[in-house]
Amino acid sequence: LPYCSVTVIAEKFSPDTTGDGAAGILLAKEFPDIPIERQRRWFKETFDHLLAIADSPQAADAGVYLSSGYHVFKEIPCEKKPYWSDFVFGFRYMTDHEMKRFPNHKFGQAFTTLKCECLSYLPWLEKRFRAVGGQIIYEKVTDLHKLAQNYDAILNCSGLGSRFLVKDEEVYPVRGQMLKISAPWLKNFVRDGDGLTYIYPGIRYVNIGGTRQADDWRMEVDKEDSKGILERCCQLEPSLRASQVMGEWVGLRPTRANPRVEREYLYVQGRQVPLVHNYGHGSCGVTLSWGTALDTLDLLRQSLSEKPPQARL
Ligand SMILES: Cc1cc2nc3c(=O)[nH]c(=O)nc-3n(C[C@H](O)[C@H](O)[C@H](O)COP(=O)(O)OP(=O)(O)OC[C@H]3O[C@@H](n4cnc5c(N)ncnc54)[C@H](O)[C@@H]3O)c2cc1C
Ligand SMILES: O=C([O-])CC(=O)C(=O)O
Repeated sequence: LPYCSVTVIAEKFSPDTTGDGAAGILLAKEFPDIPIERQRRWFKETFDHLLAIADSPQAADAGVYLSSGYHVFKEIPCEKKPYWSDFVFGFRYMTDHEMKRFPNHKFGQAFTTLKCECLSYLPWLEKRFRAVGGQIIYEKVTDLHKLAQNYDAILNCSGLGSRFLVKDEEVYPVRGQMLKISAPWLKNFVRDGDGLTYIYPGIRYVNIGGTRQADDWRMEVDKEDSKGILERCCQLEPSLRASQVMGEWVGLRPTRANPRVEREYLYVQGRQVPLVHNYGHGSCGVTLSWGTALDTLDLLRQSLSEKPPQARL
């Protein structure tokens, strides 16, 4: 959207957002009420966008790179071939020979996807944003109508904050705890299909996890959770027993049955101000980031084209 000035207002920026701790692996779950074609587009657009970065000299600074590994299941899943399998590289079912490494699992998928480490990616994006004149404000927003007095359009990307900011009780936390491990010999990711055990080798350390505790707002590290994570991960990848824990991290996934990517208007002092929502990505916020952002932009364009002339950007 050229010829507009953009201000990002947030209470917290990198390294203090949920994304900063996320593993950043591109791997999606299917949302029940969003047309599958839309979900495919969200995934593909994000994958292609991040792949172009991974293939460029910017890859190291942006923290985006290809990552190969295994997704193993104790029971054969209903969906053996997920919708995103067309977009990652080399998706296939694991062979019996490969499955012998996972004696507690019956089925597996092998593929190469992308990993986008937000601890690098967010500051990289922020630098690019500032370089083209973007404004950054550290502030908690409590009233969108008040905000709308000073802006021509608002994009609401406040994640779990939307529970309070737009009083959306459908968005709730799913607590996730992870450990940062030093195990530089590990190169392939391994994820258990139940989402409670995963090992993601990264640039600085290996992320191992996890927990999925719905409606749990605790941001403190739970030592019992850490113990459980280590035990489960060592079972899946026994070489981890020789590794060292470098850190622990907790994040709250901004979860909703379906992400909210939709538009409405605020009515302020006789003006109709477009408001476009883009939140509630749960455990797929990195995976669907670019695709949902492009949809958000499209929705904003639609609103602007409908708007009365005096309030145009
Ligand atoms: C353990 C764990 C592992 C994960 N791994 C992956 C993964 O491998 N792949 C993947 O795709 N996703 C993963 N995720 C999910 C991912 O982190 C989230 O989906 C993503 O961070 C959501 O991004 P967001 O920008 O919507 O929300 P957030 O990252 O939470 O950012 C919300 C922003 O809004 C601001 N804000 C909120 N309310 C207000 C307000 N009132 N005023 C001003 N600012 C406000 C906050 O300060 C913050 O800057 C993981 C999450 C966890 C917890
Ligand atoms: O589930 C995973 O593999 C990683 C992730 O997205 C999460 O923990 O939210």
